[in-house]
Amino acid sequence: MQVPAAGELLDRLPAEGALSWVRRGEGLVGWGEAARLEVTGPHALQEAAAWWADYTAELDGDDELDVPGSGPVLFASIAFDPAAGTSVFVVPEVVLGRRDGVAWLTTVGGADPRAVRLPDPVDDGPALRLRYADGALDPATWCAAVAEAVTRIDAGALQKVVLARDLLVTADVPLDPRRLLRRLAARFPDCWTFAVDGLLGATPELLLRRTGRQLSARVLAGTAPRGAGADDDRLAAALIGSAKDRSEHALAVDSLVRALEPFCATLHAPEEPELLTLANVRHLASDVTGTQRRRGARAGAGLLELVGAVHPTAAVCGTPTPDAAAVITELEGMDRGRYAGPVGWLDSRGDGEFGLALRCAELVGEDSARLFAGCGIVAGSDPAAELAETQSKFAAFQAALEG
Ligand SMILES: C=C(O[C@H]1C=CC=C(C(=O)O)[C@@H]1O)C(=O)O
Repeated sequence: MQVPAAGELLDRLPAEGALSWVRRGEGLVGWGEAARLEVTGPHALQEAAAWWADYTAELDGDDELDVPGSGPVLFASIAFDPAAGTSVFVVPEVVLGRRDGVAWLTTVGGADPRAVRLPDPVDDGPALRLRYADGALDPATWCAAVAEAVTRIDAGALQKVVLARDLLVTADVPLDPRRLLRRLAARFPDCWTFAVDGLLGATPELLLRRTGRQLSARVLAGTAPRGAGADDDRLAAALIGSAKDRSEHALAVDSLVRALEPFCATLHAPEEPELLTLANVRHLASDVTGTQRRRGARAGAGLLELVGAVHPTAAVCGTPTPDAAAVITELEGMDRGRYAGPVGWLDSRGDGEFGLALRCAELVGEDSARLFAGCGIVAGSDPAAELAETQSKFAAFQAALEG
């Protein structure tokens, strides 16, 4: 049902069960649970796709707008390793969406959309008192793991591996996801502000969008810190000119392109990356576009199958993928859970968007969270510089906590 403007989507979320995928004020927010699937195992994504197809086949109701995201929607947060970790899929009872300035409301499970009362915006709340603690590895041990990865890369065992670390934070009062999401969206308008089952963040990386047969992705890899004044320009020029960052980036683009090619009639990746400038860091970025095949064995692939085929790219795992995955398990010393996994939404037409769950935190209990940040390690990576990069990346969520 089309609705009047409805204000900022993120202002309309209730305190409990917030679901979100919002960029520049457009996208989807949802709440309530009409259905939920948690799934683990080598066929997790196929199971989820079959479950969603069965679920939507049983639904009736009209979708007068018929645009991507209107009608019933499935929010998803997939484990970094779906074979071992738990992926979560939620069908909200209420979805509020906006696209090209048009807002709509969808209900699933029988509620009359005209009877839905949108929650009022929450205030900014008090400044939090925060206590931080090391996650799985303290900084020195993590730097030693990076040095070990560089040694293995130099020895030719692999070309690239993404190593991450976690940081634990506890606040003096319960954390309110609505305040965190609103601050993330305000500071990172170019990112997708997401929330699914307590995993919250603002990701700059779009793993895959499907609209009809059109596919698109924004691949990121290669990062520099921001500086002040002329220093910032110097850091930007150094990033775009850095052979190390360009090769780290090229591996990430290549991994996506290779995985998508069998599904595509056309596929285009730019020859040169661009700079993506965020409040805390700058990235090398490539926007990849393609068209899904109409004929042949893979022509019928749905978005979850495509996501399963491309994940994990070398933006979050490495090259070659199996070797990098083994090094991550051995050296990182932590369970990534849903960090660095695909996160996003899917509708009943098969349209949807999945980002990578980066610059995020998992809420733990009422007042704590586990923050994540990782870096691509290639030949020539310096452990101290990589540690500083994780600190710049943690700063995205820390700024939301600190208000
Ligand atoms: C793994 C992360 O970032 C990836 C995405 C962009 C740039 C990256 C890099 O330059 O290392 C990483 O590949 C993270 O933010 O936790």
